[in-house]
Amino acid sequence: MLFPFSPPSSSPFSAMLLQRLLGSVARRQLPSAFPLPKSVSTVISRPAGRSRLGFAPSQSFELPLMASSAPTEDARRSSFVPLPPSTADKATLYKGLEATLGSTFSSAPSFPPPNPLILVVSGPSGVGKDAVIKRLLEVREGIHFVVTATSRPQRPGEVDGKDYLFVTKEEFLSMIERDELLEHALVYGDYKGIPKQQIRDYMDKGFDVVLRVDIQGAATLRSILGNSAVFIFLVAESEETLVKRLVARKTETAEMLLVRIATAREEVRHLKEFDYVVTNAEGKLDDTVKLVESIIDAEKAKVHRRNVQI
Ligand SMILES: Nc1ncnc2c1ncn2[C@@H]1O[C@H](COP(=O)(O)OP(=O)(O)OP(=O)(O)O)[C@@H](O)[C@H]1O
Repeated sequence: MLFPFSPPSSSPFSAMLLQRLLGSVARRQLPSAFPLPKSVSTVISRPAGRSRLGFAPSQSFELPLMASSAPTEDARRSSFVPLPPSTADKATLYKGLEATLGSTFSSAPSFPPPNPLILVVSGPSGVGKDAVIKRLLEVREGIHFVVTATSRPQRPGEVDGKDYLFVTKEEFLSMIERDELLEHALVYGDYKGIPKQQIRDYMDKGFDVVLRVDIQGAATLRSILGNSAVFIFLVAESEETLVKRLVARKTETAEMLLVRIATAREEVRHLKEFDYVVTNAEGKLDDTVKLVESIIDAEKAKVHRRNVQI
């Protein structure tokens, strides 16, 4: 309820009336979700214990909805504090409002900072997963691309430790044995897997992490991460564009291209298991990345946040 006027501060009776009114409105008419003013704070906390990935639960967060509950000197001295006149200077008016309410205004953040996100980017071979992620990392800070370990040979221009962690088949198998991978799969005859430690390290530092996986990997990650991660499916505007893109890349033989195209036709059926679909249209890489950024921003503004449950 809003009061379009304030009673003249010279009238103790009016000020007292306003005080009473504020108290009774707060107690009787506001829904219980908005307790006032003694209990104007609420505590948001994550469940106790550590997740399977080992993230420490964040500390409880005192969320001030309106004001702190610490009574001011003035309020303690007297139960009745007259409001200063509306013509008073800003500082006096501010202090007067605090005194009348009987509590100081809190400078604590209105809402706790968002949790780091896990972003899973997937889509058919050649759709532009690498290109989109590479550009995203160039334009946005606070994101870490989790470098996938793979036993496939390095392509020209790829950097070990940046694009992929290139390991031998034997090295990859020992990583599986040591339980160092969040998920792994055999893709077109080569192993690919996501190292867990990298995710832990960067999320602990507050980074959002991006995982790049094929559809098979995304399905496995969905079963491991559930709704705690954000799943994005990249598509080209048409099959024709996708094939042209793959052919232009010149990294596959005709047989390999055939397998990738046939697989892409199957993969599109898994679309419904994702949270978002983003079209990476020809020549529109920057638009694609902008949309991905909007998704990240929207996810961070959610009231009901995703918490990593691994
Ligand atoms: N929006 C776009 N417009 C034009 N070309 C693009 C676009 N996005 C990506 N490409 C090009 O398409 C080719 C395939 O992209 P990229 O290698 O990133 O695909 P990918 O999904 O990572 O493939 P794979 O899963 O096989 O590794 C590359 O040559 C890339 O430069």
